[in-house]
Order: sequence, then structure tokens, then C-alpha cells
Amino acid sequence: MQIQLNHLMPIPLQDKLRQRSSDIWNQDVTFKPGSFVKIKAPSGTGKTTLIHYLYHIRYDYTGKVQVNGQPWQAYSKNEIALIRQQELSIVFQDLRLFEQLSARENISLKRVMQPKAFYPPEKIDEMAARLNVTHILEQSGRTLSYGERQRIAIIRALVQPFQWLLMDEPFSHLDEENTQRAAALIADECKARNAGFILTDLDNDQHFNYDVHYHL
Ligand SMILES: Nc1ncnc2c1ncn2[C@@H]1O[C@H](COP(=O)(O)OP(=O)(O)OP(=O)(O)O)[C@@H](O)[C@H]1O
Repeated sequence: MQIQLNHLMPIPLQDKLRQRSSDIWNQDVTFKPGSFVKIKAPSGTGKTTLIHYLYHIRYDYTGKVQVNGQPWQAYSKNEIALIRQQELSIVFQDLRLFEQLSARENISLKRVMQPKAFYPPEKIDEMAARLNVTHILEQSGRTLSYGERQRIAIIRALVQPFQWLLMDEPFSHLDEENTQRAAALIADECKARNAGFILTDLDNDQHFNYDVHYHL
């Protein structure tokens, strides 16, 4: 799956962004399939805005986000839903777990939404063990700590097929050991699919062998 940006500019940030240089905003960018992409930017410069444009849940921009050679706007609602089921997964910065469901139910929801089960249910336990969250799988989403929610949201993003995984500051509430564990799981799952990811963060990090770094 190819993702390309053509002179993408957020309309609300146009004046602010014209005063600084960026590798992404107002540029032509092609993300090479299968690559591990890091996008670094200070707070408030549009990381979440960009991720929402890439996932096509925000549209207040000029320029284009092209998916497989066509702008998002050319796809029907059903086609977009299919792309999000099969080709594009995401870890939102605000995680978006359902508080009334348990951690396991939050993950399973994504798994069973697939027309054909992508992974068997035991895969959830395997991933939970790797991320030290086995003990909270039956706990309500409402009572999970932010770091626990972050790991559940990561597992949820990994129990579906994808060619690209979008992650918006996915380790912000994890300690070093749990960050390492989560990064290793993500890298394994991407490699198993020949998939790539686009990760935004505030600072430099050594969590992955990134193929490319951009400054937003
Ligand atoms: N819908 C909107 N209309 C106008 N301005 C917005 C809108 N959404 C976000 N902004 C502003 O755009 C800027 C970028 O917001 P965004 O959330 O994308 O930043 P960020 O880089 O992800 O920040 P952080 O690192 O704090 O999460 C901020 O100054 C924010 O206040």
C-alpha cells in the first residue's frame, strides 16, 4: 500500500507553519512500503493532526493524501472501511478504548471485526504476556492506568492485518522496559507482514532501527 503526500497543509495552521521549514508540510513525500518511519516534532506542531489526516478522520487541509495512487476523497465509505480493516491500523494518541468493556473485549472487538479471523483468540494472551498486561485483561477499561491502556491499544492495533501502522506518541506513558517490550512486539508484527509504520514523537529515540527520520 502506497501513501503519498502532495503539498499537504493544515488550514488552521497555515500561517504558523509557513514561518518554519518542514520535511512533511507542503512537501511531496512518498512513504516507502515496509519502512519504519519516525516523525519528530515539538509539541503543538501538528503530529496528531497529521496522523488524523493519514487515517482520514480529519479533512481540513489543502494538498493531497494519496492512498494507492488516489486521494482519500476518491474512496467510498465502504472502501475506506475496508482499507482500515485490511491495510491500515492505528494507535491513537488518546487511545480510544471503550471504558465499558474489559481490556480483552476492547482487543477482541477489533479481532472479530475481521471477515476472516486474522489471529486465533490465544494470540491476545501471547501478546499480553509479552507486554506485561496479562493480569489486567479482564479489568474494565475505566479502571486501567494510562500506561496499561497504551499497551492494550497497541495490542488492539496488532490483531488485524495491515500494511501500514500509524502510531501517535505510543510510548508516552511507558517506562523503559515496557517501551522496549512494546517496540520489539511491534517490530516483529510489522516484519511478519512486510508492513511499515509511521510513528510520531517529541524526541529522538533508539526504540527501532528506523529507515527514515522526518522533522515535522
Ligand atoms: N481543529 C483545529 N482547529 C484549529 N487549530 C487546531 C485544531 N486542532 C489542533 N489545532 C491546533 O493545531 C496545533 C497542532 O495540534 P496537534 O494536536 O496536531 O499537535 P501535536 O504536535 O500532536 O501536539 P502534542 O505533541 O502536544 O500532542 C495546536 O496548536 C492545536 O492547538
